[in-house]
Amino acid sequence: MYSLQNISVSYGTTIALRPVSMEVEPGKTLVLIGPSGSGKSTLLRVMAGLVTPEGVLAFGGAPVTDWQRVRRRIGYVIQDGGLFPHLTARENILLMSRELGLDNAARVEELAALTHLQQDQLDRYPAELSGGQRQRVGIVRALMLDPDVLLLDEPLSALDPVIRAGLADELKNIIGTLKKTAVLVTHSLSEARFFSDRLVLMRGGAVVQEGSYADFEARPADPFVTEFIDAERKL
Ligand SMILES: Nc1ncnc2c1ncn2[C@@H]1O[C@H](COP(=O)(O)OP(=O)(O)OP(=O)(O)O)[C@@H](O)[C@H]1O
Repeated sequence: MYSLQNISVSYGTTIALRPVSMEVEPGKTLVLIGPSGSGKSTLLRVMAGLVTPEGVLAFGGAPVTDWQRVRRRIGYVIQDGGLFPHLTARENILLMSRELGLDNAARVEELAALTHLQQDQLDRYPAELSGGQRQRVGIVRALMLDPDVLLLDEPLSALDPVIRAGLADELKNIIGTLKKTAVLVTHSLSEARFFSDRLVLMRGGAVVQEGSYADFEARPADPFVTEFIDAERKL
C-alpha cells in the first residue's frame, strides 16, 4: 500500500527521521513502536501527507503527486479523537461528507453500531463525552469515507485499562472486518503484540528492527531491542 524509500524529515536543526525505507502491505497492520521522540508520529504524519519529507513515498504502487486524491483514501485517528470542540460528535463525523456533498447519514448509524456509540452520544459535544467515547467518534469519523488505510496515532493511550481493552478488541475487529490496511503508533509492547502483523521498532529517527513480534523475541537485531522488551515487561 505504501512504499517508502529513504524518507527523512528535519524540523529546523532537529532530525526527526533519518533515511527510512519500508513497505506497508495492503490488508495488514503495521505497528510503529519506540521511545518518546523516536520519530513514530512524524512517520505517520508523512504517511498522512501532513509532513513533506525528503525521499520517495509511493501509495498504491505510484509515487504520490496529488495528496488531495490520496488523502481521501486515508483515515487518520489521533489520541483523544482530535475532534472540533464546537461541533457535536455527529457534526464532527459528517464534516468531510458535507464538504464533499455526500449524504452519509445512514453510514453514521452503521459505524456507530459497529463502535457501540449510542444515539444520544452522537448529539453531544466532545467535552460531554468520555475519553473512550471521543476516541470512538474519532474512529467513526476516520471510517466515514471508507478509506483503504487507517493511520492510528496512540488511539488507546488516553483510556483506562478496562475501556482500553474493550476498544482494542473493537478496533482489531473493525480493521479485520472492513479489511483495512492499518499503521498504528504505540508506546505499549502489549498493544503492539495484540495488533501487529509486523512491527517496526524505532530509535532516534531510525529503524532498529522490523519483523514479527516473535522475531523480536527470538532474533533481536540489536541489544536495544532486548532492552526495550525487558523494560516494557517490567512494567
Ligand atoms: N513540529 C515540530 N517541530 C520541531 N520538532 C518536532 C516537531 N514535531 C516533532 N519534533 C521533534 O522530532 C522528533 C521526533 O518526534 P515524534 O513526535 O515523531 O516522535 P514520537 O516517537 O512520535 O514521540 P512520542 O512517542 O513522544 O509521541 C523529536 O525530537 C521531536 O521533538
